[in-house]
Amino acid sequence: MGPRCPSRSGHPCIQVNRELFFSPLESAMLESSSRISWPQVIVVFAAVWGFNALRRIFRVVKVALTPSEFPKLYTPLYPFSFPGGLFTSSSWIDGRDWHWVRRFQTYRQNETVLVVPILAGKPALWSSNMDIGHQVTGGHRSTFIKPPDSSGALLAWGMNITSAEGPMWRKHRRVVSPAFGPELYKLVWNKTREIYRDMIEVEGWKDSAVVDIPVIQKITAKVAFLLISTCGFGFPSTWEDSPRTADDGMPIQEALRIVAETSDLFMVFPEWLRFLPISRIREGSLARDRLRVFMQDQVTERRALVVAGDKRPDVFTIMVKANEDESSKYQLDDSELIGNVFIMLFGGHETTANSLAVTLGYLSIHEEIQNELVEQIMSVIGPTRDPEYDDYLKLDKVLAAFYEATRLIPAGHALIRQATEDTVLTVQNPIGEDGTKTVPIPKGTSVILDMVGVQYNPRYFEDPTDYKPSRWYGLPADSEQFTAFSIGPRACLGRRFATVEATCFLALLLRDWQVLPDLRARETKEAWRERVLNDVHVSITMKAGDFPIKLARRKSF
Ligand code: HEM
Repeated sequence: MGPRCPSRSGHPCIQVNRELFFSPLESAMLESSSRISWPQVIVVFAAVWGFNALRRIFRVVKVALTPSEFPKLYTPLYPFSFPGGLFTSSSWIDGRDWHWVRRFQTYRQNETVLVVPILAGKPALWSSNMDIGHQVTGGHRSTFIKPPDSSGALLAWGMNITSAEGPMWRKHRRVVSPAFGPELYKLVWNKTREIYRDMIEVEGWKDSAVVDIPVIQKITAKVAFLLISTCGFGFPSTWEDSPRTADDGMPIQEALRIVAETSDLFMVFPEWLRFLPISRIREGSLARDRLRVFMQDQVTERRALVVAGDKRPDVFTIMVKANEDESSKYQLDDSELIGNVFIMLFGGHETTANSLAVTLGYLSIHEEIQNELVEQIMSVIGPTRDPEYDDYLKLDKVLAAFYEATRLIPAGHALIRQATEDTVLTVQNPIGEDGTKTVPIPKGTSVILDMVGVQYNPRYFEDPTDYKPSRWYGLPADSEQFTAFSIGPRACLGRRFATVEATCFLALLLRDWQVLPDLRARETKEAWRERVLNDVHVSITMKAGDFPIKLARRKSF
């Protein structure tokens, strides 16, 4: 029991560390006494809670009464913040996947809506219009930035190109972008070919007529991981799992794999989570510690190699070289170099793996499209020749199949931006009407470019729900007409990395195998699509839930 209260109440007292628990306002309310009783604490909390509730009601009413150019959507909690982001959407709440679940309703009236949370979070504009997208992702001349809290979770390994803004972003871009050139893409292509062969061998599919793959995501995640590991980090890796060292130490490839697999966990939850007695978290922490030390040594080692004239084309080595070539004003420090190597793992692994998995999912229920692709594959590389990087641009139908699946389930599902000053947006009139209007946007307003909304917007796509790779046949390489990698100066730096990998892998796989859905008894392909490809989950990326597929060896060419 605590000391007796000096007031006449005689209740036991507690000591309150005001700075720790209370805001300045709450501290002021406690100013008169440093020793208070439980009933007094409850009264103070009730008062503070009541005050905050009133303030929130006032704010919501104010937004409700203020005329807006955009329809207002009221929701209990803001879907992308705490605690709204903990939920998935249901009839009573809009959770973190709300833009997927309500994709056919949200923009019926207008391509942009004002989302107004009632209980927690701030109002924000959500848009499915690419013209607005161009204005908010417009680079250094834009009055919109990525708000720092939207990518804070990516900073665990150091400042990086994805999280940086303004002059800092330009400094990172100067060092990181030289790595993304033809030498890297050739390496990605050749490694994909090697990994495909390795996979067939190690998985024991070489002499199989039919292969059942219980979870296709496990295969595509491994492909994407090995590509980032070898071409991004420059760590030689094979399909065979790395053996543990004699002292049961964690090999570096294994550490990287665990970090990749637990990245979501560590991005969503704070660092103290590592002390929880949960094996996956402990293993993740161990892997992170192992990699931290290793990467620090690696920077020194790569620097020495670069000075000695080493010409390895992996991203890490080229980045270290570009950094050495910079004047000291523009050089990145070691933690920034490491931050940028890791951003490939966080930005490029899950995204590519999931897009590749859903491409196989869509192809499995569209035999006629597979046949079209196989016809192109045969005419470009024939039945036996190894595909070369020079074939990449000729396999446009294969790339189109990947694009179209990435459109329907866009891994990069929401681009979050914030106005840095009072500004305006030029807003197109509704579909079918010419002209635009100018809408004032106050400083601090969040604008979210909803990639699901954009990819299902009938302004841009006829029959937007149909899987139609032919929309993209013959599209010039890296055209911004395909928007799921974003557009403008902050568009995806790894776009060609991902598309080269996907095109090579799909060309090899489709040449050898017919991809089939694992249908339930009496299930139609449409029902399969509804059950499997509609089961979409949102965490950092957007992805389809795990699903099986079958491969049947092609009999004749
Ligand atoms: C299908 C695969 C991928 C998709 C759909 C995708 C999508 C995106 C999107 C939408 C953005 C813009 C994010 C924003 O502005 O908020 C982005 C940025 C970025 N992506 Fe990707 N990405 C993919 C693969 C990759 C790969 C393989 C890498 C690296 C190897 C990569 C590296 C990056 C980087 C570094 C940025 C930040 C660029 C900057 O801010 O200057 N991505 N990606």
